[in-house]
Amino acid sequence: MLRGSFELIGDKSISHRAIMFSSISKGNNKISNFLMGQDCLSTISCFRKMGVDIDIQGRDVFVKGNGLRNLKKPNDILDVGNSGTTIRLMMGILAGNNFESTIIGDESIGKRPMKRVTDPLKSMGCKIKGKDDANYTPIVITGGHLHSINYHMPVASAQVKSSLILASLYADGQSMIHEKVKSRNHTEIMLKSFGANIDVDDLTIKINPVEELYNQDIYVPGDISSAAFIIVGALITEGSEVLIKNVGLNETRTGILDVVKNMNGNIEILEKRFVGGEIVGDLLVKYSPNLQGTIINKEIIPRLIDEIPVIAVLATQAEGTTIIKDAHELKVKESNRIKAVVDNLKKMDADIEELDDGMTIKGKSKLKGAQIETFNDHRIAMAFSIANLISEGEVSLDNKLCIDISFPGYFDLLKDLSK
Ligand SMILES: O=C(O)C1=C[C@@H](OP(=O)(O)O)[C@@H](O)[C@H](O)C1
Ligand SMILES: C=C(OP(=O)(O)O)C(=O)O
Repeated sequence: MLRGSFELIGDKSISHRAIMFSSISKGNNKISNFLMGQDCLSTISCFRKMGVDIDIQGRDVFVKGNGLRNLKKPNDILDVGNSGTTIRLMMGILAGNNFESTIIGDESIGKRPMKRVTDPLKSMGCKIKGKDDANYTPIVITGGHLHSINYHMPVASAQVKSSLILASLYADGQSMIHEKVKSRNHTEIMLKSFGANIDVDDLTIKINPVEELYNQDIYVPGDISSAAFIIVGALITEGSEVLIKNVGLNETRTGILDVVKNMNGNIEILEKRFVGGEIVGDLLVKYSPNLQGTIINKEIIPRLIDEIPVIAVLATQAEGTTIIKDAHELKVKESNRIKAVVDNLKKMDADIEELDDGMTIKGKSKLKGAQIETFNDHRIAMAFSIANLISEGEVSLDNKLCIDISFPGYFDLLKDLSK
């Protein structure tokens, strides 16, 4: 069982954005509760290579911004490691800065589609070259004068949206970006606090170019996507009661809370408050013996996309059928997360079937131990470490280190909470 309380580590999406927007602001910025995960450290390394002075002190980061148009041409390749957020958002900024740079990443990044960003950036006037018509790394990008864009997004993706919002800061007129389904809106919230001219009307975002962004102090709330593993662990293990403090509760991220409620899970939000434009609260989660299956599809998908692997583990412990649909995007994350979840849960004797855009899971199942192939994907590794809490026999992971991508200290925390 899991028992106790803890202060949640900083949000990955917000930490990336804090480094990037501070780097292109004018003046001194302080970022508190920054996530020292490998992905966010990749963002720091890329912006340092572009001449930004970034100083890490404990969990705080001090960034001396270069100004919007004053990043330096890097004298080395920009390596984003495993981070999709870094490469896609950074391309939006590079599109507006007048130099050529080359971007690479690890093996997983090399398989993830970039055309969703490079095509619209090219249409704004940015020069981009790369494998398969700039769909894959390595990518060579030359920024400069950009035209405004009026863009209807074909995929629900905060990374695409954010990249285009960033490029629009440099454009020669007002840009409009239209989403089909609302995705996480940290870019809109944070850029406004940096003084950007952004107007959001439901699914349409209007951006006017600016001369400069102001410097800021940013507090990074806790990452609900990381909390998800502990939430599920507490819901499915008898006797659990965990208080997770300082959880970011931005509505574009809280799909998992809606799902847990629909499944009859025992979770309560305490002490809701606003911090720097983002909603934060504490979550009290208790063992829930009467979980029920549910349907997860359509608009809720972007609000819980990264939580689906661990939600699948939760669904094995619920009575009845859980259907997850409209989640094609899972196939182009760090691994094909539909296949990774289904194949590994099958090995554990779960009753689960793969769909083209998701999966169906019938519960309640007794899970047995198995050798898990993580595909070096942090979310898969953590999801199956939670399955291990209830399995008969040991779950062994072929890679635990990948968890440092988003959740440094994960196993220490799990050990502290395990009673
Ligand atoms: O904007 C972001 O910070 C993120 C957006 C999502 O990706 P997509 O935009 O590809 O859906 C999410 O999966 C990723 O972990 C972080
Ligand atoms: C998909 C993820 O991140 P990214 O796209 O930044 O690699 C994730 O953290 O689950």
